[in-house]
Amino acid sequence: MTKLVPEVDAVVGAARHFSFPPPRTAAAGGGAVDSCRKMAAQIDLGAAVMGSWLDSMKASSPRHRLMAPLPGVVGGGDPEHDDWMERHPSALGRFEALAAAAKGKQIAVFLDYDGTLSPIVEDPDRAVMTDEMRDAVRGVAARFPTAIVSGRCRDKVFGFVRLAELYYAGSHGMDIRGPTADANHLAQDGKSSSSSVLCQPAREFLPMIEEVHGLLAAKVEAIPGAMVENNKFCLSVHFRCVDEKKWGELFELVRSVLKDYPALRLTQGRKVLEVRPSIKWDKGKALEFLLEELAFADRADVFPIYVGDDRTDEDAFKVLRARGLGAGVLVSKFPKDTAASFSLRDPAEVKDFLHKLVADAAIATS
Ligand SMILES: O=P(O)(O)OC[C@H]1O[C@H](O[C@H]2O[C@H](CO)[C@@H](O)[C@H](O)[C@H]2O)[C@H](O)[C@@H](O)[C@@H]1O
Repeated sequence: MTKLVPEVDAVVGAARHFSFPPPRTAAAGGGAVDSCRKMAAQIDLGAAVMGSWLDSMKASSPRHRLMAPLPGVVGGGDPEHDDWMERHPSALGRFEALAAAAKGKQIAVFLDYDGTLSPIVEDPDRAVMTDEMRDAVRGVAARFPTAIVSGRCRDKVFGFVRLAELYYAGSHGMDIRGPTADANHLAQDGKSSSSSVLCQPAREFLPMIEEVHGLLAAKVEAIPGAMVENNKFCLSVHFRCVDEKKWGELFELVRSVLKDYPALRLTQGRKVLEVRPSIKWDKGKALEFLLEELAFADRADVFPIYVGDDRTDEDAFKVLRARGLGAGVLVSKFPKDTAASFSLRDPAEVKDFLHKLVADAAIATS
C-alpha cells in the first residue's frame, strides 16, 4: 500500500488558545538529541486520500487576507482577525513583552528562508534576499547564535544568504552544517564548505532521491507550469504556476511515481508538494539538534526564537511550545492554525523585528 498522507491534521490540531509564554508539557520536555542518526527512525503515515490532498493544496493559498488595523480599531473591525491577533500578537507590537521574557537569557535565532527572509515569488530561483535583509541577519548573527532552517538544498540557500557565520539546516533540517568563518568572512566560491557538516540523517536516501527526481522531472513536463526542484535530500514539486484544474492530475502523477517508493513520503508547503525520506526528522528535530549542538538543550536560561511562514515550520513551533521555551513567530498575512505564539505579516516586518532584537540587545549590554 502506498503510504502518503498530508500533514495538515497536525497543524489543524494545533488550533488552540495559547498564552505567552507557552505552557510546558511533559510530553516533549526532555527530548535531548543524542545523535541525529539515532532519532531518524522510520514512521508509518497511513494511506493517502485524494480529496483531502486537493483540499490541502487549495488551503496552501488562503484568500482571507489579514487587514492592517484601521486607526483606533483593534483589528480592522474583523472579528476573525481580532481573535487571531489576540492569540498570536505581533512580535513587533508586543516586542516589549517578548524582550521581557527573554531578559537575562541566552537568545538563539532560527530563521526559515522562503516567505520569511525573502518574499514568495513565482520562480524559486529568483527568491533573492535583499541587501537590507542580509544586513539585518548579519547584525543578529553578530549578537546571537543564528541558524537558517530551510526546505531548500543547503548550498542553494547559502547561495542566497551568503553569510558564512550562520548555521545552515537545509533539506528541511536533513543537512546541517555549522559556521565556517567569523562574521566578516564570506566563502570565496559562493559555496559552503563540507568540512563543517554536522548532521545528515538521510544520507542513504541520496541515490533514491536522485532517481525519483529524474522520474518526476520527466513526468511533470506534461503539466504546464509544474516544476521539480532537487533539494538534495528531498524534492519540491511546485504547482504555483499550474492551473488549479490540473492540480489533481499533478498529485496523481506524483503519487503514481511514489507508489514504487514506500520509503519516501509526501508533505506539503506553500503551493509545493515535498517528497521526503520517511524518517522521523523535520525542522523540529533540526531545532532540537542545533540546541544540543550549541549546548543549550538542557539550559533553562535559553530563549530560542524561531521565525517561519510555512507548514513545515510548525514542527519547530511545536518543539518550542512543548518545551515551554522561547517564542515561535509565524509570518503570515492570513489567520492560520499555528503553534507559534507571535506573528509578523511579511518579510519586511521580519527585518524590522531583527533590527529591534539587535537594538534591544545593545541597550541591555550598554
Ligand atoms: O523552508 P523554506 O526555506 O521556506 O523552503 C520551503 C520551500 O521554499 C521554496 O518554495 C517556496 O518559495 C518559492 C519562491 O518564493 C515559491 O515559488 C514556492 O511556491 C514556495 O513553495 C523552495 O523553492 C522549495 O524548494 C522549498 O521547499
